[in-house]
Amino acid sequence: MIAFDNVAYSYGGGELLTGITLALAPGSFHFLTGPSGAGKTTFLKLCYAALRPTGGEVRLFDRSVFALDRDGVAAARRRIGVVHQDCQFLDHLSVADNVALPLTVAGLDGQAARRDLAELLAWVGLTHRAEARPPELSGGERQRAALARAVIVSPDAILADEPTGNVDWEMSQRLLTLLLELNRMGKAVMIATHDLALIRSAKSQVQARVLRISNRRVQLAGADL
Ligand SMILES: Nc1ncnc2c1ncn2[C@@H]1O[C@H](COP(=O)(O)OP(=O)(O)OP(=O)(O)O)[C@@H](O)[C@H]1O
Repeated sequence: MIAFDNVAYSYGGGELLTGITLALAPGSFHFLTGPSGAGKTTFLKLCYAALRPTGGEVRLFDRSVFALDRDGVAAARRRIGVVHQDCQFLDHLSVADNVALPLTVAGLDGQAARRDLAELLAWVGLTHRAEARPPELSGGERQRAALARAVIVSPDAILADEPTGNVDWEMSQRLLTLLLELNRMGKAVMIATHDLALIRSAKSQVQARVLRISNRRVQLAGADL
C-alpha cells in the first residue's frame, strides 16, 4: 500500500534520509523511532505525499507519487489518515466540526456521515466534548479528537506522529488501545514515537515491527528495546 524504493530526502542541504527501501503492507503495525531531528515526521510526510522524495520513488496504492496530480494526491490522502504531532485543529470550530472536516472536504457530509461522526466521538470518549473548542481540550482529549478526525473517512492506513507525546501513561495506553482496535479492523498503523515503554507494551499485544532512523537510514530494530 505504501512502498519506498531507494528513497532519499533532502530539504536543500545534505540528505536527511537516504537509501530507504521498504513496504507497509495492509493490516501491518509499525513503530518508527529515532532521535529528535532524525527525520520521523519527514518520513511520515513522504508516506502520505505531503513531500515527494528527492531521490528514488514512493508508491502509494501502486501508483508513483510522481504520477499523481492534485486529485490523485487527494484520493491517496483519503486512504491514509494522519494524526499530526500538533493536532492542527481549527480553533474557531467545535470539536465535532473539526472531526467532521475531512468529510466536508471530501463532499461526504450527508446524514449517514453525521451518524458515523456521533459513533466515532463516542468511540474516542468525546461525546460530552463535541461542542467544545479545541483550545479547551486536555492533551489526551486533543489526541483522541485528532485520531477520530484521522479515521472518519475510513482510511486503509493510520499514521500517528507522537500521539502520546503530551499525555500520561494511562492516556497513552488508552490511545494505544484505540490504535490496536483500528489495526484489528484491518487498518495498517504506523506510530512515530520516542516512547520505548509504549512500544514494549504494544509488542505484548500485537506483532509490531519497529523501524529506527539511524544514520539517515530507516532500519528494522532488533528485539533489544
Ligand atoms: N520544512 C523544513 N525545511 C528545512 N528543514 C526542515 C524542515 N522540516 C524539518 N526540517 C529539518 O529536518 C530534520 C528532521 O526533522 P523531522 O521533524 O522530520 O524530525 P523528527 O525525527 O520528527 O524530530 P522530532 O522527534 O523532534 O519531532 C530536522 O533537522 C528539521 O529541522
